[in-house]
Amino acid sequence: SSPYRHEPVEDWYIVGEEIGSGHFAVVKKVVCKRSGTEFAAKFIRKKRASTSRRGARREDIEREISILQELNHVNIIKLYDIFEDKQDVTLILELVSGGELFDFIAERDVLHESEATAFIAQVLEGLAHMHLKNIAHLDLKPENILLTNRAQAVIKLIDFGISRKIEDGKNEIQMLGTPEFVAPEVIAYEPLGLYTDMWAVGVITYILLSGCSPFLGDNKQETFANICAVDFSFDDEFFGNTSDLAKDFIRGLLVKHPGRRASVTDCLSHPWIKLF
Ligand SMILES: Cc1ccc2c(c1)c1c3c(c(C)cc1n2CCCN)C(=O)NC3=O
Repeated sequence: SSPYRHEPVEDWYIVGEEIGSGHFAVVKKVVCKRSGTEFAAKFIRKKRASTSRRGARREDIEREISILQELNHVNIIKLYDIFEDKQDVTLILELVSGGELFDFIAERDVLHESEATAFIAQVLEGLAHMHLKNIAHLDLKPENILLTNRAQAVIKLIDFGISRKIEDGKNEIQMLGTPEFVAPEVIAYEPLGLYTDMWAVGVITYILLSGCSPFLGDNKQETFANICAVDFSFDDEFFGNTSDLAKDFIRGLLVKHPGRRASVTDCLSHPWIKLF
């Protein structure tokens, strides 16, 4: 039997409202009956028959779990417990109350540069912890960056569903994150790496500062064409008041050749991040 707990989640937690849903998973707020502490429970539907298209494959569930178990950083959501029953594997995760960075931007339209660097610096700290262990997130986007609360806003990276250990040269993964945020190598089916996350940091920073998405087209094909052509610009209408340092930071990330793209270490020592 699997090392996961086979008692019903409901024996230990009061299951509350749904707060999110993904490919094969539903996320609900739960309260621990013993401690009264709130958590997020991610119910991952298991694939029943090997031929079924519904449900997550066992090896994908186990990969997400082993990656979460290897990570231990203030900017990465913590995994506390794992349950399994006939139809789901359920992850008991740290709950943060501030919701998505995405909503935070939506409410504010755009952020002041000092707010943006405070968020991006924390994304970089969490990524540095992952990249040190050769783990790439591969699905970085504002929806997967949560805030602890609106005040001092500590960010937490979530959703390691397509995250991978990068063994050099072996990661020709035919997978796709979200079109708006994927790097050129993903579209070209070339090897993915830690550098794939760095492209996404460039896209996210561009959005934080302008409210616009640099490569978004009217459809997926157009978006992919814009990405492969690295066709973006700093329109004065949105970037008129943006510092040259901020633009330089983004330019260092939206680079087609992965080897020439800024690494997480380069970014953490970039003056735009160190300055604020
Ligand atoms: C306050 C709030 C609101 C929505 C939340 C969460 C928390 C949340 C959380 C998690 C996940 C995987 C998804 C979550 N979602 C779903 C949306 C994430 N893209 C999680 O692991 N901890 C959360 O707090």
